[in-house]
Amino acid sequence: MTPLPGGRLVPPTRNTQAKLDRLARDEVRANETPQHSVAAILALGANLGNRAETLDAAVRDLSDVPGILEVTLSPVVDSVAVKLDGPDPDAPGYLNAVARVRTTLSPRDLLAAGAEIERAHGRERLERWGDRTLDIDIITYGDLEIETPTLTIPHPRAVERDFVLGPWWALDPDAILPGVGPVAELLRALQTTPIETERP
Ligand SMILES: Nc1ncnc2c1ncn2[C@@H]1O[C@H](COP(=O)(O)OP(=O)(O)OP(=O)(O)O)[C@@H](O)[C@H]1O
Ligand SMILES: Nc1nc2c(c(=O)[nH]1)N=C(CO)CN2
Repeated sequence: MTPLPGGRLVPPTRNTQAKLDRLARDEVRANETPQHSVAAILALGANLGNRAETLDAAVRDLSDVPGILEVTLSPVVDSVAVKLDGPDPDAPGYLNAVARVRTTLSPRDLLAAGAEIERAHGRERLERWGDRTLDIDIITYGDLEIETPTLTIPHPRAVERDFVLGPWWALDPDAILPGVGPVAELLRALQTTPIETERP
């Protein structure tokens, strides 16, 4: 409740209360360890250093995490770096891919595992959407939909990223972005030229 001058408390409006309830529910879900393994999609990106080697190593590192049971990598694509003001052909280009994992980790532990692997590969956070040796984002976790201050699933910008949707589609042409729709349709909506990947 919000204190007023004089110390009197006012109850939150119904709208605010609904938001607080949602946040509390999503915080619980973010920390929930699943009873059975869950399929999750992780987006991998690298545009500094030996990008291909880093992606290979990241897959090995993911496989070594207790609680990550299977890791399947999509085809890897080259993509122009997207900066906050749009694509930047002068910035180092990215290698992007997605990894499908099966995991018994909670969403938050999976996020922490990815962050630890990023750190081990020298990831620095100097600017938003800045160049990086390795980025690992959670795109989906089963069909979970949550929004917390530090973890939103599905990843809110996946829908606009051909460098995520393209490799994901190549790995699984029937993939669905929970709460949004088929990846194939989202890719078409982006009206990009077909991503240069071959079905595995
Ligand atoms: N689904 C998610 N996957 C990864 N990080 C997430 C997700 N949702 C929220 N975050 C938060 O975003 C923070 C910033 O992540 P990061 O530095 O990787 O962003 P970015 O890769 O530069 O940008 P973007 O989030 O647009 O991909 C993380 O510390 C994490 O708490
Ligand atoms: N091409 C490309 N551009 C990006 C990427 C990325 O993975 N690939 N990731 C970003 C922040 O996550 C910002 N811009």
